[in-house]
Amino acid sequence: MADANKGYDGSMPPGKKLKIVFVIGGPGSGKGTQCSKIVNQFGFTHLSAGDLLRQEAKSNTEQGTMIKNLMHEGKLVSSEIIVRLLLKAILASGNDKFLIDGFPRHEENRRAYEKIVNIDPEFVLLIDCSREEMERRILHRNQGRDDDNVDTIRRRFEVFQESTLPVIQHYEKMGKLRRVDGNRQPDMVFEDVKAIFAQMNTQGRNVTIAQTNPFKRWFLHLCCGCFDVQDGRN
Ligand SMILES: Nc1ncnc2c1ncn2[C@@H]1O[C@H](COP(=O)(O)OP(=O)(O)OP(=O)(O)O)[C@@H](O)[C@H]1O
Ligand SMILES: Nc1ccn([C@@H]2O[C@H](COP(=O)(O)O)[C@@H](O)[C@H]2O)c(=O)n1
Ligand SMILES: [Mg+2]
Repeated sequence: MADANKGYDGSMPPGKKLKIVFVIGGPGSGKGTQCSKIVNQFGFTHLSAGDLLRQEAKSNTEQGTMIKNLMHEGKLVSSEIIVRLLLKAILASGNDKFLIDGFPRHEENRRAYEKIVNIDPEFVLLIDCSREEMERRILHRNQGRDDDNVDTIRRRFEVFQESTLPVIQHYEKMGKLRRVDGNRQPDMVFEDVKAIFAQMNTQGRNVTIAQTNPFKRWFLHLCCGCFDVQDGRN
């Protein structure tokens, strides 16, 4: 963990306000596709939990191998690992608005995020899509993903049904869920997504990393090496 904060270049100014939007949906629902469009139009940084894990899985370490095996089976990786990777990427980016794609996947992810990062998402974008359509898309994706095979896809669908549904219900109760119909063509889906982002209230719910309490700052310090979250410097 010594180099966990290696990428951070010190460019995040002190007290910078951060905006977080979670993007969730079943496997192949079009999260990555819509995130690219949101990045182009609204200047967010796209952090895909799956991509961060795929990157980590390439490392020739015990943890890398463990992640690779879990992903191959369509199972979920420990929340602590994924939250730490997300936090590292947030701190390294220098941007102040983030799309976190494929997270939270289950209640444990959500609780770990709340404990460690504790920046309320502005809202949670849910891309709704039928299972048949998602399966068709994944089997035609051709990106060489180790988990895009019939057996793993089945397991990923099960995990989505069993584990992600409670997270969706949680945010729905909080009035934070924004649902779009993802069964249509990408540009049509984006029309609805665009309207949601255009409406985003820029006031109010943002917090700064420096505003997190001392215990959380200490935890962030442990997670991210020598980063001082109080003044935003190494
Ligand atoms: N609205 C759409 N209509 C048809 N094809 C789409 C649509 N959105 C995305 N696709 C295609 O479907 C495939 C899956 O899309 P994408 O990678 O964006 O999904 P995802 O939700 O990020 O999937 P995963 O959870 O597996 O990462 C890609 O090949 C993409 O080009
Ligand atoms: N919060 C998460 C997100 C992803 N995973 C693992 O990565 C796989 C691929 O995720 P995509 O979002 O790129 O489809 C997923 O099947 C999990 O194995 C995770 O554990 N936790
Ligand atoms: Mg994706």
